[in-house]
Amino acid sequence: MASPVSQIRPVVLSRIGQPKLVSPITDQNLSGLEKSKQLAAWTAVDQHVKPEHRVIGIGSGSTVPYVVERIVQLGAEANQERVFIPTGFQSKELIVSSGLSLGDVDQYPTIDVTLDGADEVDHELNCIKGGGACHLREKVLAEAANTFILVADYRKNVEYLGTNFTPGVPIEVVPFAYAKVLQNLHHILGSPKASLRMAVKKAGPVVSDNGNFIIDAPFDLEKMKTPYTIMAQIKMLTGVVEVGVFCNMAKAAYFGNEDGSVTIKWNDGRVEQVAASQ
Ligand SMILES: O=C(CO)[C@H](O)[C@H](O)COP(=O)(O)O
Repeated sequence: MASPVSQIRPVVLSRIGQPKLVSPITDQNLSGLEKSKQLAAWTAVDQHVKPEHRVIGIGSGSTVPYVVERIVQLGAEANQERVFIPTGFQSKELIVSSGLSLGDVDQYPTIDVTLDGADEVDHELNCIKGGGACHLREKVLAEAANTFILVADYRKNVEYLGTNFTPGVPIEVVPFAYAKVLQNLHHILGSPKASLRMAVKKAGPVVSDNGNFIIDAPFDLEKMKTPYTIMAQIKMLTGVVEVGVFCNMAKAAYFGNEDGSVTIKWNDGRVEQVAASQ
């Protein structure tokens, strides 16, 4: 049976029966911020998607469409032997509507490279993810990848997590346990403002692609200076499925800047500033 996604937007087949690749970005009149996302994404694809790569993880958010845009530009021949693994509904639709081959992590538990966005990245490449409620699948694909690469605009490049991204740490919880997890966050872990994420065009809470609820838990900057500790403490709460703090996972983070350059932070502490990919 066809997947619901392919029913929404069928892949266009060319005359020889091969899927025709379609760029997900149609409007190239990009604002400064969008341009910086595109610069980061294109440079990361150019440096980390190698001709021999066959299994590629595609993250979620507003920067990742530019990753797919650049992959599509590599052409049908470069992509014909490849399979692309999504981190949720959005990236699944992105892959299918671009004419790329879709796979899943249960078929491909080892991924050559995963490229994903971030809500914030610190000086050690720890990051907050889950602004789009996809962090459970994103963490699975980050862990499955031989190389995990972050792509973001300049606003996400910070010394310590929680500097610009203030809603807090996204936490996916099973619905049954949300009130107890909130109580523990308020009274035990020191996040008195932790709250259930509410939907915008639906009454009630945001429900993740996995059928779970999301809690956003802000912590003071001092606590966010030790992200692994706070991540581990939250993960130990019964009912928590996954925490949107990723530690020691990324090999590099690419940040598009307003001046058209890209800052690359590596996991060995190197920081490079390069001209953007054309
Ligand atoms: O973690 C995420 C979704 O859960 C995204 O990767 C993150 O929110 C991406 O941000 P942007 O839209 O700026 O690319």
